[in-house]
Amino acid sequence: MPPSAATDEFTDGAGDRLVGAALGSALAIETRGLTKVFGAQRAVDGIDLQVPTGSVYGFLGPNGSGKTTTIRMLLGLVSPTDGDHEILGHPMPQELTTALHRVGSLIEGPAFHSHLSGLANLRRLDAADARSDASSSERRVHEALDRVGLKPAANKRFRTYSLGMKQRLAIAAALLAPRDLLVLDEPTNGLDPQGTREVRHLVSTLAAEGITVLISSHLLGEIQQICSHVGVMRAGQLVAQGSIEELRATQTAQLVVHTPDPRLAAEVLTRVGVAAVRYEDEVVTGEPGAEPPERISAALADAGIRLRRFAIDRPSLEDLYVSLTGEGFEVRS
Ligand SMILES: Nc1ncnc2c1ncn2[C@@H]1O[C@H](COP(=O)(O)OP(=O)(O)OP(=O)(O)O)[C@@H](O)[C@H]1O
Repeated sequence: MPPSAATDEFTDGAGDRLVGAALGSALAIETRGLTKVFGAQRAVDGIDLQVPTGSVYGFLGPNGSGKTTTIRMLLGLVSPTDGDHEILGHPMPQELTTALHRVGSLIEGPAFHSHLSGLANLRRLDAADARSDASSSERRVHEALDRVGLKPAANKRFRTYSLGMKQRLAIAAALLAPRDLLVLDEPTNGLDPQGTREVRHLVSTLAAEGITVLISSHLLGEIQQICSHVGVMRAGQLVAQGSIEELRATQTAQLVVHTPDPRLAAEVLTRVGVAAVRYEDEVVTGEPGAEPPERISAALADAGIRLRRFAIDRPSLEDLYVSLTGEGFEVRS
């Protein structure tokens, strides 16, 4: 799907999560032609990112496709070569300080001390924040641990934490101040299935509280079930963007008929309006479009065609991701 088509459809079908948009800008993140060139390489090539307020936006793409560079530009950590963007309605970098005040992020992850407890680590990070009010530090730190489900492990040393717990502590660090937007760069990278589940569950909980989340990954299967929206990067370009439902709807359904009467079946299918009908051996395929399956199957039955299999397959989101990026995917649950 061309990016412009995705953009046109984008706000129409954004779904329930757009409720939060009424509170402010409909887009928590918006970029126009955002570009970063390193030497001769266009690492990010004119992307128009649109992250609706209240969404969980899966920012997908193979390693090296430009996700981290984009995120670094979004957060003002590296200057764009071209283009502009807004975060929470604030133009960047002009209103960087105001915008980032409400943004939590996890890029390289904070440096935790392995011999200190999770609690002690968060206390140190909170104390290092010049904006934080020392008198309410204890409340903030305990609330952050509670939100990520680490209260029971608060006094255990960081080095004894599982991978999932370590990542949840990193997210707790991003939640020491109130946030409207969380930007998480590959938070499930390197995690075992249990850790991945923990992070997914935490992101869902935070989203349910109304925080917009941009979460990047090179594995669709790891984050698909928690995302309301997806943007797909390939070689620096945003090659698809929209709500999960919109992207699914772009997938063409395929009719597959197994029959010992393929030639006749192909004729009947063409007659009832199935497009792109082909047959090989005993398998006939075509695009049913809006034709109801019951009408197609009735026409085949009326013509006396013997059916071994009749199915309408809709390619999955994984199929779309693979076709857009050429990437395989791993499903972890
Ligand atoms: N500071 C830099 N100098 C030169 N090239 C860079 C720099 N940072 C990134 N790149 C290049 O830009 C491209 C995009 O990298 P980026 O890290 O944004 O991709 P990514 O999608 O986040 O992948 P990964 O998940 O592997 O980090 C890569 O080819 C990378 O080598």
